[in-house]
Amino acid sequence: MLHIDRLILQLPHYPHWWRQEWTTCIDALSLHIAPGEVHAVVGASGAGKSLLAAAIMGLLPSAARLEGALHFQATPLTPARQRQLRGRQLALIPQSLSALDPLARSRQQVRWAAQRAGLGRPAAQQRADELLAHYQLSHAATHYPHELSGGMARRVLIAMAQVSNAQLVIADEPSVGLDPTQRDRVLAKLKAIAREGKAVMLITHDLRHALPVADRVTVMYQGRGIETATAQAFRGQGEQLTSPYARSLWQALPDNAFSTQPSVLCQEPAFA
Ligand SMILES: Nc1ncnc2c1ncn2[C@@H]1O[C@H](COP(=O)(O)OP(=O)(O)OP(=O)(O)O)[C@@H](O)[C@H]1O
Ligand code: NI
Repeated sequence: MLHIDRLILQLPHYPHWWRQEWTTCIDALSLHIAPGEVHAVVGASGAGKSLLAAAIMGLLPSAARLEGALHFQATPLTPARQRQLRGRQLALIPQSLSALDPLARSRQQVRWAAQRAGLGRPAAQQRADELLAHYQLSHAATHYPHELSGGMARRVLIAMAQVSNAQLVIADEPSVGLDPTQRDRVLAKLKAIAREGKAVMLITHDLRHALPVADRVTVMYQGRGIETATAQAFRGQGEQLTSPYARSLWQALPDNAFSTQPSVLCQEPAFA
């Protein structure tokens, strides 16, 4: 469905006002996402995850330099094709809440997304109302973005992406600011979308939230794809992981703290 081959992304920066330099934000990254798959992209803050999403959607800053190949459904993702597919076959749940139109009510934002995806106005309105109810936002349907909490705004963005019925959904930190029930609901929805034969890229800094729903995980570090492994490889001491970085990410999870501290196990046999 989505093939990324040795993608390199550079952005300009200015150490002094007269001197421009290029920072490599994505460095020869390759990954592919198959239909039916939830593919998690996990890495620390600044690893380049959101820029990867922007590169796929065609939403990079205009000064960006991009090399390598991006294919969606075996056809190159040119800027014109990205424009044509965005909000239709390609949907993004953006990390930034500022993606919402500050002058539109929640109901309108979701309806517009439905109309962009091809629904007529009455059907779009009905679908928007159903999704707002699903995400417990009916009471906020007439609210503007500044009247929404962070978690509510996030759920409006999720409803907007869901309404498009896209073949590839990129969810960039979709559960930040949500309570555990809402988070589980969103992650379950992403899994359900994949089960319909669509592809989901789940971007998160938190491996813990990704593993229960992901089929495969790509670990990013400073713009590079360090390792792609199945979710099942994250078990035990991480013996099945090939990179020390992916292993240490796994071992650093709170539930694994005991397994990385043998002395604790010795003192507390009840935990063994
Ligand atoms: N528009 C931009 N111009 C210049 N540099 C940028 C721009 N956007 C991001 N960067 C830089 O690129 C790097 C990767 O940023 P990115 O937002 O992709 O990280 P991330 O992995 O999504 O992090 P987070 O988990 O905090 O969202 C960072 O060092 C960031 O400072
Ligand atoms: Ni990000």
